[in-house]
Amino acid sequence: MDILRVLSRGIKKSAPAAAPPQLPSAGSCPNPQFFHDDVGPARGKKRKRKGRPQHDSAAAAHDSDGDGDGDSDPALSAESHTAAPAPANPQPKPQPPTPKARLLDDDECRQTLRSHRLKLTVLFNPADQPKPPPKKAKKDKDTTAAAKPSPRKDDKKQQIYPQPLTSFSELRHLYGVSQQLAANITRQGFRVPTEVQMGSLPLLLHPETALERTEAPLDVARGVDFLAAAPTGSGKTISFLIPAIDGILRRRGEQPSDEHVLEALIVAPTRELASQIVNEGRKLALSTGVRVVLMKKSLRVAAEEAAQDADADQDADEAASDHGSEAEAEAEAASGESGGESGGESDGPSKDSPKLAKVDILVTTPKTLLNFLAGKAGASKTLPSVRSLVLDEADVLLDPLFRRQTLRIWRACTHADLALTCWSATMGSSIETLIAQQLHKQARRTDTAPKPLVRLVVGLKDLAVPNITHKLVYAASEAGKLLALRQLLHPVSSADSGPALRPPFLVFTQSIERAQALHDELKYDIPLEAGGSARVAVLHSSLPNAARSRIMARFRAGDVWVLITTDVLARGVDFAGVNGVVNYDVPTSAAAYVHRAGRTGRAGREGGVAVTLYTKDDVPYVRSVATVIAMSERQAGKEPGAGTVQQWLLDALPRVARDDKRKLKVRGVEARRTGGRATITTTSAWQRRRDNNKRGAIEGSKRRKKEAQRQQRDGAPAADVDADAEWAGLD
Ligand SMILES: Nc1ncnc2c1ncn2[C@@H]1O[C@H](COP(=O)(O)OP(=O)(O)OP(=O)(O)O)[C@@H](O)[C@H]1O
Repeated sequence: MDILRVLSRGIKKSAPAAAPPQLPSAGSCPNPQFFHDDVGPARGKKRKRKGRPQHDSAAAAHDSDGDGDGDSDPALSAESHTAAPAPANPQPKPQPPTPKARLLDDDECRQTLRSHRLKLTVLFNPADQPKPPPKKAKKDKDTTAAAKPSPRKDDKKQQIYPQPLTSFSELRHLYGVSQQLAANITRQGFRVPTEVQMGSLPLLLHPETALERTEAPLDVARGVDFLAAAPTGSGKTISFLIPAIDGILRRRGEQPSDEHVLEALIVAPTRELASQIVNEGRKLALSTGVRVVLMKKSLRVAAEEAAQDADADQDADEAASDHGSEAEAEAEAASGESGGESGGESDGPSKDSPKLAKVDILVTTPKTLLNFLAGKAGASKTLPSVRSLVLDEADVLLDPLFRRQTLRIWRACTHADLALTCWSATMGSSIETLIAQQLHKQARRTDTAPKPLVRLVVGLKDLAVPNITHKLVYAASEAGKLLALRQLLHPVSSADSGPALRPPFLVFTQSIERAQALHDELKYDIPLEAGGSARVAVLHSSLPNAARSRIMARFRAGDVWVLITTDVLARGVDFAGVNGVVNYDVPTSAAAYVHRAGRTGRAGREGGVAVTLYTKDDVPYVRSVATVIAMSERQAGKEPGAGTVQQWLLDALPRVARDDKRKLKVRGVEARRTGGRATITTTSAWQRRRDNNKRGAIEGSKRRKKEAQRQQRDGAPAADVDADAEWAGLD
């Protein structure tokens, strides 16, 4: 069987544009939750955790009235959390009528949170801070130091047990979310809240209710600042969109007005992710009157002119030097993808559109908004009406790559009650410290007391993607890698080289050049009968924005089966039906691996595969990938030794020095940056050299002939042609 038959399976000749064949990781998943451990009822005592996240019926049966709206009895839910795991495909049982939602008591909260591996920790509590001495001279450093919130050391951090959201119906009954917003959530088909939604929504919507039954000495009257680290595809987007929409509707309820006021600002690192958030937001805000808008160069939003804060740059620099060494620089830096926004266009503010846009929630990439905020001659604009700032993929936004831009945007939000929420699947402790310090600076700037800072961690803190199959495939050379990629598409040899990949899937490369080169190699691999070269596409940040949007739409629609890309699509982008991810070039950090692999197996869907190809050039860097794979397989309940990564391999792979790791994150694998190995081809280096030499010889011979003819014509003696010169530099 050949690639034609694999890729054209289920495709009629007459209908090349038909959707791809059966997608194991597509479709709806009855339970999007990752974890549902059996925990004992005794307070404070831990039972041994079950390894594998169980998609059991107990959690899925939260929708106990079976009407699809997620209605359930929280008490029943609490019982179900402590029950023994149910069989995989249980028959729906007749349920008693749903009693009114009620708050869980402290023990029930603890059990439910533990059973879903939700850990909420207070990173900073203003109540713990010593009172600052009275203000003296401005430059009195000691005074500042005394008032500085020192994030607690890990061992002293206080854990809290707020109400978990056990069903979406509680949003309305316990947390007062509007009927329309609740209906929009139901319309999206969301039945069971994911872990991150369970842990974050009560605290963000109504912190006082969320903490009513616990002993936490937290003053949440002004809300909380919030960090969440939760697995890829676990539903973080609606976790920040619901509170943003709800906050606006609440204030409108208190002071009825038809005006649109920019109240929430969502920052995402790439254009694709920002557009996706806008789409999600619009679905949730349908018929509520809340407008969710994507920032564009022509857009003007309500802003105030402000003089440049002289300390601003210094602050950013300080922050960078404090944390730059530790922060996780993503592979975007390496691939020159930092301009998720750099899509070829200049995004400067347009002067021809004086009208302010009607916006309640603005979604933006850092650069586009900064272009709008940047004023003339050192002045800059502020956004005083923004009360909620959301940093999606916060670790990369606060990474040295984007840090200065992100901090400038943060400083432009001058509302005294600004609430910050930060979201990612990978949040290092250095980022947490940076956020805590910046919150303190912000409080000083706006002359307000800082709010409590709460962190939610879903699952173990180790980096992992537990619900997919991981494969590491060694290839002897670049040409071998290309062969291996083709073999992955070929079911006959799949037994040797890993699982067969079914389209659609994503192929990640290190750089724009390599993505382009791989596309050139693969684009004719799909026969005409199956759709031909239109089935293979490439997307990177050098393409114009319109082309990027078109390719995204075609991939989502299933028209493109193989999408070759760079790390510009590694974060946040949600393609529900993606069956696989191929790391054609090794990701440059463990976090980068998590984000790339997390493009498949979204919202609890099973059947996703992540294959990482590596050659001897990559061996020094494979350890971090292998460690994530081992951790994922452990979390998925695989016996030691039964997974992809054997202990001997982990022991054998070399550890990478800290400096080399940093270099790799910034530059990628050096061997692929320049020279012959930067290109992707099936021709061996020896063959390429021979071809080049041959070509050089032919060209040299032609040149000599011409020279001889010229000499004959002019009557001058022929020049002594250095044969070697023709050979130089061609390879
Ligand atoms: N409660 C839910 N039930 C079912 N599906 C859900 C639920 N919440 C979100 N989803 C779906 O899960 C998918 C992944 O969600 P989302 O993109 O928010 O994940 P994420 O946590 O932000 O991932 P990443 O870390 O990769 O950015 C989306 O298709 C979303 O519609």
